[in-house]
Amino acid sequence: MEAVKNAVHENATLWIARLAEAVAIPSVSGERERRPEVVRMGRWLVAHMQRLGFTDVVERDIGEQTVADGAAPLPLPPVVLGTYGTDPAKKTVLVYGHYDVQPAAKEDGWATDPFQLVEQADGRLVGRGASDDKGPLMGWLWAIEAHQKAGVALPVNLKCCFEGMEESGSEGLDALIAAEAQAGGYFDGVDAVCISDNYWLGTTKPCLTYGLRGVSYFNLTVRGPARDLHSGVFGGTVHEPMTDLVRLMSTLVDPQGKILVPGIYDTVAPVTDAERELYKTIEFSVGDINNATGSESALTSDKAQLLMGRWRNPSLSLHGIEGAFATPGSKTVIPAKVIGKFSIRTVPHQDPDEITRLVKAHVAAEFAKLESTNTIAVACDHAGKSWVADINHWNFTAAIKAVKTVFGVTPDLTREGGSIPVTLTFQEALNKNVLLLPMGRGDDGAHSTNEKLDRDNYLRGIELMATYLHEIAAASTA
Ligand SMILES: NCC(=O)N[C@@H](Cc1c[nH]cn1)C(=O)O
Ligand SMILES: [Zn+2]
Ligand SMILES: [Zn+2]
Repeated sequence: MEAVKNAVHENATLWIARLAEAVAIPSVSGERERRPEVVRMGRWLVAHMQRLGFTDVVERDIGEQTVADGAAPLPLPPVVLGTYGTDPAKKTVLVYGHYDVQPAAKEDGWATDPFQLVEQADGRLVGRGASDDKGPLMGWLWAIEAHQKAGVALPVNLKCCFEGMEESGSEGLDALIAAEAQAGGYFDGVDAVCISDNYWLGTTKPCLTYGLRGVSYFNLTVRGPARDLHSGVFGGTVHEPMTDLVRLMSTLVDPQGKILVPGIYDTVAPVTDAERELYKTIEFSVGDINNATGSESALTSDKAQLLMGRWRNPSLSLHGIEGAFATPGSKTVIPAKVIGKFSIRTVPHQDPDEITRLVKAHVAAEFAKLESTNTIAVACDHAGKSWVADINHWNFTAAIKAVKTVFGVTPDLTREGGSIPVTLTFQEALNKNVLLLPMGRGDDGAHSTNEKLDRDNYLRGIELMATYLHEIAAASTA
């Protein structure tokens, strides 16, 4: 491993240059006009995988995206699959990552162009996707390349599954996984799965992650007049869609974060004593939240309450209003149609269909109270279930050993408030253990402005991936 480790660190400049190339491709899956860039990013990965000697590299077509409101259907970006090694004497690890990113614009408050990687003097590599998820995804490829440069054989067979729609609901991927998990399929023979698409809890201590919340994303449309209106001419004479929408959205959650949709907490798994004990040992404090958010806006300073709020309780966030007047200036308009966006992070044992039913019933009841002539429609745009893994598995044991080797500490075992619905899909379709191996830190600002990945996390992250694969090869599966 020493030679591989040296190759990782000696080639730091190369890996960072490659990250810069990838960040410069604005592969925003949620923006229609940028879909070709997502496809371009997939091609960039394919070229590197072919150069590294992957076999069976395919850009798998997964059809078209379902689009609301009669817009033309949009081709889904391909899922990139590749195989590195087919030695039957070695274990086979499947790694997943996503090559699409969240939207980003300088006007949102970025200090620099989000699609130009900037290496700061303090080691921050700033750019959209640096941490979520281009840096970690590419880490697997550079771990292989470091083996090649060191003249060391990869100790496992590796299969890759890289998608370009994770930030927009992973449409089409579940069906592909279900098909490829069958005997003779692409994922046949996989022994364990590893995903690097999350972050340390704080900024100093590595962790391994065994749980994720699910997500149900909603659109609430309020329609009224046939066209936008002058508020001086029509204000005071018509039911205004925005007035109804703001009122409805305010009935969803209170300022303390309590969800107000009746029945939503009914199926949430109760807290056990063992779970309460677990929170005591985790290295985390309200300071980590305040540092990561750049504010003092934490709902509580109680560590266990904060961890439960992030990991094991549902939460509801209001994201935005489509069709609202949102640019600078003072336009006196009454928007004719507005769409409120909100999502609920869900936990064991909440069921997405039941969540949708409860939300629809609540919004309908609240709307009836408004006695408005406007019309509403509530739709769940996409939903994914929560996930919890078995940590008593050689996959986790191997990763714990690898963290100890690379960072010299035993990692905390954490859950995560975000969602990667495909995690549960892999676990159920393949019936194999899935591990989340984060590369970045808790203050990376994924989905936010000035997203970054620290140079040290990137390099030691690649080293960790390589070390983990060696520990997997050495692990007893008994
Ligand atoms: N790094 C994982 C991640 O950011 N996942 C997204 C998934 C998602 C769901 N709907 C839109 N994006 C997350 O927000 O948790
Ligand atoms: Zn991600
Ligand atoms: Zn993300």
